[in-house]
Amino acid sequence: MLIVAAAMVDTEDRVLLQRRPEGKPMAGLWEFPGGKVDPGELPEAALARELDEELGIAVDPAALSPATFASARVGGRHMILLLYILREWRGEPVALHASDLDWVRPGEMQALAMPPADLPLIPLLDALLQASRDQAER
Ligand SMILES: Nc1nc2c([nH]c(=O)n2[C@@H]2O[C@H](COP(=O)(O)OP(=O)(O)OP(=O)(O)O)[C@@H](O)[C@H]2O)c(=O)[nH]1
Repeated sequence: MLIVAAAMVDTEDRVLLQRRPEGKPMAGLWEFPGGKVDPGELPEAALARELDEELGIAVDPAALSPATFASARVGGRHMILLLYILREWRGEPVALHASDLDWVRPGEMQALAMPPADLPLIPLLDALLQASRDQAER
C-alpha cells in the first residue's frame, strides 16, 4: 500500500494536521493530509488530488518536496508512506473529510495522538524544518 502525505508548512513553521473522523479506522487520530496512490498514478499527482479532495486547495505537484518516509504495518497490510513538504498552495484549507484541522509545530505533535507509523516522522520533520530555517538565516 503506497500512501502519500503532506507536511504543509505555514510562514511560522507550523504544520497542518487533520483529525480522522468517526467511523474510519484510527478515528480521532491526527494525521498528515493525504491518501492512497491509485494504480498508474504518479505520487505527486496523487497527493495534489488528495489535497484538493480533503482540503479544497490547489497544489502544483512540482511544489511538493520529498522529505522522508515511513514503512510500517497498518491494519494487517504493509504501508509505505511518502511524506512531502509543501509551502505553497492556493486557497484556504477546509476540513472536507476530517473532523478537525490544526496548525502545530513538530515539538507540539508529541502531545497529539497520531498513527503509530507517523511517530518516527516527527523528529525527522522537525530536523528538516530546522535545517531549512538555518539555511534561510545564512
Ligand atoms: N493520510 C494519511 N494516512 C496515514 C497517515 N499515517 C498512517 O498510518 N496513515 C494510513 O494510511 C492510509 C491512508 O489511506 P486513505 O486515507 O486513503 O485511507 P482511509 O483509511 O482514510 O480510507 P478510505 O480508503 O476509505 O478513504 C490509512 O490506512 C491511514 O490510516 C498519515 O499521516 N496521513
